[in-house]
Amino acid sequence: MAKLLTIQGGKPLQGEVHVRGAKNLVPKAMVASLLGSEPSQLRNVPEIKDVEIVTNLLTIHGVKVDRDSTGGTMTLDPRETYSAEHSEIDAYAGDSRIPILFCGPLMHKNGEAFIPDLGGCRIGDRPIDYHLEVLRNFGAVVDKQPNGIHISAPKGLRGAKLELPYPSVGATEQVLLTAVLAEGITELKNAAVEPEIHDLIAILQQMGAIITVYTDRTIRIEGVARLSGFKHRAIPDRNESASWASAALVTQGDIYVRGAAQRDLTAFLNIYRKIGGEFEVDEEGMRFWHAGGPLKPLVLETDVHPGFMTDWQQPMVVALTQAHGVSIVHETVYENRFGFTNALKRMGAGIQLHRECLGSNPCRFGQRNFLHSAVISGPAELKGADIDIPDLRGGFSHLIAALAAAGTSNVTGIEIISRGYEHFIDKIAGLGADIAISER
Ligand SMILES: CC(=O)N[C@H]1[C@@H](OP(=O)(O)OP(=O)(O)OC[C@H]2O[C@@H](n3ccc(=O)[nH]c3=O)[C@H](O)[C@@H]2O)O[C@H](CO)[C@@H](O)[C@@H]1O
Ligand SMILES: C=C(OP(=O)(O)O)C(=O)O
Repeated sequence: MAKLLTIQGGKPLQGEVHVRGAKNLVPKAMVASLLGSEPSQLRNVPEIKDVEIVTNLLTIHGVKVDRDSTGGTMTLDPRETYSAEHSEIDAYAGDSRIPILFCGPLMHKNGEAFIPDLGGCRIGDRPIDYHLEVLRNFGAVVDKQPNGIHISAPKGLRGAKLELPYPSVGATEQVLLTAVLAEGITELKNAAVEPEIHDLIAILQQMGAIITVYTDRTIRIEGVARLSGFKHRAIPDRNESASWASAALVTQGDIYVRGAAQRDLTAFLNIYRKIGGEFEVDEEGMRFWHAGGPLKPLVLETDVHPGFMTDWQQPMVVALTQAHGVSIVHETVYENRFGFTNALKRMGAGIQLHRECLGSNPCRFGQRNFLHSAVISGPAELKGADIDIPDLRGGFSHLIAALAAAGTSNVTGIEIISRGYEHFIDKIAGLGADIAISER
C-alpha cells in the first residue's frame, strides 16, 4: 500500500540529524568491489534504496554482500562472481542509474554483461551515448536489446585516448571502472572532477590502480593486471547536507548536521551565506541556521564541480521563494529540472520558467526548447497543498516547502525520496515537525 505523509507546516525545524555516506558514491564503490580479487570493506553506508538495489544486483552476480545492522559497515566478497540470468536482472529495470556502471567490471570478470534499462530521476532525457561511446573505444561490442543492452569484449578491453563532450559524472566513472583493468594506458579529457569521483579514485588506488588526475580535467589511468580489495569510509552525502541546511533556512530553524563536511560544500555555502543563512563548523559536522532578517534574492547558475551543483538547486529555489525581491536560477546541467516548481506554484510561490539562458555560463540548452531558467519573485506566503513527489531532489524540496507553509500538505510518492535520503521521516519528526504517516 502507498504511504501518505501529512505535514502541518509552520514549525521551525530544530535539532540534529546524522548524514552518512553519499548516495552518489556508495553504490559506485560497491560496483568497484567487483573488480577486486579479494573482499572489500565499505564504511559509513546509509540505508537507502539505491544501496539496496545495488546489493541485490551484486548478489545475483555471485558477490557476497554482508552489512552490520547499525554501524553501516558492509563487506563485499567478489571471489565467486558469475553471469546472472537475464530474468533476474530484468527485475531491476527502471530502478536506478547505477547498473550502467556494471559494464566494465562485469566484462573484466565474465567477458560480458547484460544491463537492464536504467531508472533514476526523470529530469531530462538522460541518454547513455557517452557511456557506450567510451566502452566501444575500449573494444566493447554493444548490442541494444528490447529491455536493456548486452555488452561483451570478445578481444578484451584495451586502454584508449578519450574525450567527453561534457564532463559527465557517470561517463567518467564508466571510464575509471573500465580502464583500471584494461590493457595499457587510458587518457580521458574533459573528465568530471566531483568529490565523489575523487573518492572513487581513492578506492581504486587502494585496490592497486594507478590513476593520475591533472588540473585540466584530464585523468590518466595505467591499466594493471589484478586488483585487490579496499577498506574505505565513504565521503558524506553533500547533497543531503545541503538539503538539511536549506530546510533550516526556509523554516527559520537551526539544524546541526552530524557528518556534514565543509570541504565539499564550498559553492553551496557561498550562496547560503549570500541569501541569509549562517553556518558553523566543528570536527563532527556543521550547524546551519537562519541568520535573522529578510532573505536576500540572488542570481544562481548550476554547473559541474566546482560550481553550484544541480542537486542543490531545488532546495535553494524553495529558499528563494522566501527572499525579498527577484532571483534568477539558470540550470545548465539538465534540460528539464524545473518540473518540481509546478507544485511550489500551487503552494503560492511566484516562479516563471523561461527557455532562454538567463545567465552567462555556457549552456547546451539555450537554443533548444527547454524551460531551464527560472525567475523567482518573493517573498511568497506558502500554503499547504496536495503534492505527488516527482523526483528525488524536487521531492525533498517539496517537503521543505510543506514544512514551512501555513496549513496542511498531503504528500504521496514519498518512496522516491528514500532512494537518496536515509530515514528522512524519522529525521524530520526528530527535528520537531508536525507530521503523520498513513497508508492509502
Ligand atoms: C547517481 C549519481 O551520481 N547521480 C548524479 C550524477 O548523475 P549522472 O552521472 O547521470 O549525470 P551526468 O554527469 O552523466 O549528466 C550530466 C549531463 O550529461 C548528459 N549526458 C550524460 C551521459 C551521457 O551518456 N550523455 C549525456 O548527454 C546528461 O543528460 C546531463 O545533461 O551526476 C549528476 C550531475 O552532477 C547529478 O545530478 C546526479 O545526482
Ligand atoms: C539525479 C539524481 O540522482 P540519479 O542520478 O540517481 O537519478 C540525484 O541524486 O539528484
